[in-house]
Amino acid sequence: MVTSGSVPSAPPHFVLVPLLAQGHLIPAMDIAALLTARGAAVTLITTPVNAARLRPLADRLVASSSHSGPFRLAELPFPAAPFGLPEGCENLDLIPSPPLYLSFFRAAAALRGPLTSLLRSLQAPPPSCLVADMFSPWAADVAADLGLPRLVFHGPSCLTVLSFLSAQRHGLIGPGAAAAEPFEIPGVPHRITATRAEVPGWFNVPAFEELLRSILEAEAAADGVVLNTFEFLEGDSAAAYGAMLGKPVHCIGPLCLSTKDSVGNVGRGGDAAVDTGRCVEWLAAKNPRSVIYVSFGSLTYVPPKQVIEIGEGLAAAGAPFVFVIKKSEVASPEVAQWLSGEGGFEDRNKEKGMVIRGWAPQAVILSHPSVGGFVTHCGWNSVLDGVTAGLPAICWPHFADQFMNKRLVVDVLRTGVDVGIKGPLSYVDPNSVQLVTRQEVERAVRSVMDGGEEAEERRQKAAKLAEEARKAVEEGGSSYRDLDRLLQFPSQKYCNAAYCNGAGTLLYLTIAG
Ligand SMILES: O=c1ccn([C@@H]2O[C@H](COP(=O)(O)OP(=O)(O)O[C@H]3O[C@H](CO)[C@@H](O)[C@H](O)[C@H]3O)[C@@H](O)[C@H]2O)c(=O)[nH]1
Repeated sequence: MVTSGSVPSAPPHFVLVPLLAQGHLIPAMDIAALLTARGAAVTLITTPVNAARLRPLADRLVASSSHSGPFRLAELPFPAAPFGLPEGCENLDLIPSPPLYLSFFRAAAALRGPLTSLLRSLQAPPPSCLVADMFSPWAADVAADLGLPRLVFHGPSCLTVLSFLSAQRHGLIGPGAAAAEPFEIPGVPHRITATRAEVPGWFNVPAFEELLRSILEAEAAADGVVLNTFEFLEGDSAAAYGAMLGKPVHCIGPLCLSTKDSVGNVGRGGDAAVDTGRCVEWLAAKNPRSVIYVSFGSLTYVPPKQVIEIGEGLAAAGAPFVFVIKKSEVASPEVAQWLSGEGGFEDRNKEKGMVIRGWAPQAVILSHPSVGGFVTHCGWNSVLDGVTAGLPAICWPHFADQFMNKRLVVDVLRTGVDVGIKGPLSYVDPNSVQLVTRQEVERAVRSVMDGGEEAEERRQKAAKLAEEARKAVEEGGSSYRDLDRLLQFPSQKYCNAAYCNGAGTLLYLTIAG
């Protein structure tokens, strides 16, 4: 049948399918904020436990602007029990033991049917584009079933996903590749030598090979890619990546700038362990750029001995500090005893140290003018939190993409120092991790926080990056323009699938059957 008409002029409706993990849900909320602020409709797919965490951010987003497009959190029940997961285990940070990671991904993939039904029922407006996390490759089938265009969202840096793709295509990673031999990564715009595990071999265990294969297949079949980065930071990698993939790449970051100003006391999707106002008050009493902030994201586990070495190293370095220790880490009797009571770590450092047990208002702390450095695990969102705050970093990668991110920060951007972790730390046996001594921690903190030519150079470079990050998201900036392209993507895809006069008017649309 042949018919004619105009390309639908209604604003596009994006459906976001994030991986159920803080490092992916938070940027998905940021994408939602950006798209709705520009008039698009957004549905973010999540589950009850995650929806409860995101609700304050979602409420604020809905309330934020009268001219914004409609937003909603859609909750699908998460099938934890059928996959051997404890009830309520709906986020990667709730997984009680490493062998259950694979079960978690399988349970998430079982959302395919319910998501397809949900999307079929969504009207006014109906979905026009799926943006599915790289770790939700099962969503490719949903888009195919419904005939929707699909973009892949990558949580990590562009350098990471480019390196992974290139190394994989050259047979340097994957089954049969030498595990420990370092090699130069072909096809990346920087000379980077890495081991297979650092490239990264995401979960680094054979059981995940199937998942990694489906991630690559879903990427190969996608209509394009969305990245949380910006041209000044990674334009060279993004160009190489787009060319290698042969698909449009949209660099719309840093996403954390989309909501930073509005989060205030709401925080960014965690169960806040501390009052943001109290943090800000504490920071305000410190000198400009004097405080070092230490946090390792949402998924790392730092063993008790290492927590203690970090704390004592910070105390010895002399700078005021904010040290975030996860609830699971504080649960260790060794850590609890060292921290608390008369003569305990907190008591000894009550003037110059703040310990946060649990989820911190990280974006608010890092952007405070009293903060001058960031000890980070190099999770990509944390790297960008640091970049947008103009902070030099002490890089302490643990696993996954964090080693490539460290290379970007230390070797390419030159805004950070390397604490010296030799290779990915094991998921399976966290106690086998390489211990960094208190003296090494102290040296690293002093090298970033104390004066000196190199420290000053790093600070200046970091300040320049922050300025460029701001410019990228302002009207006319590179990320703003890429967001424009993203907003037009569903209708252009629609045009490309038919005969179009190039001015947005659809001349003929052939409908099968
Ligand atoms: O107390 C905290 C801890 C974290 N955050 C926020 O939580 C996010 C954490 O994300 P990220 O820094 O990327 O770390 P992970 O949670 O470890 O993220 C996972 O996902 C990232 C994106 O794919 C990867 O880069 C990481 O390696 C992977 O561990 C950031 O937005 C932080 O601002 C807080 O607000 N408060």
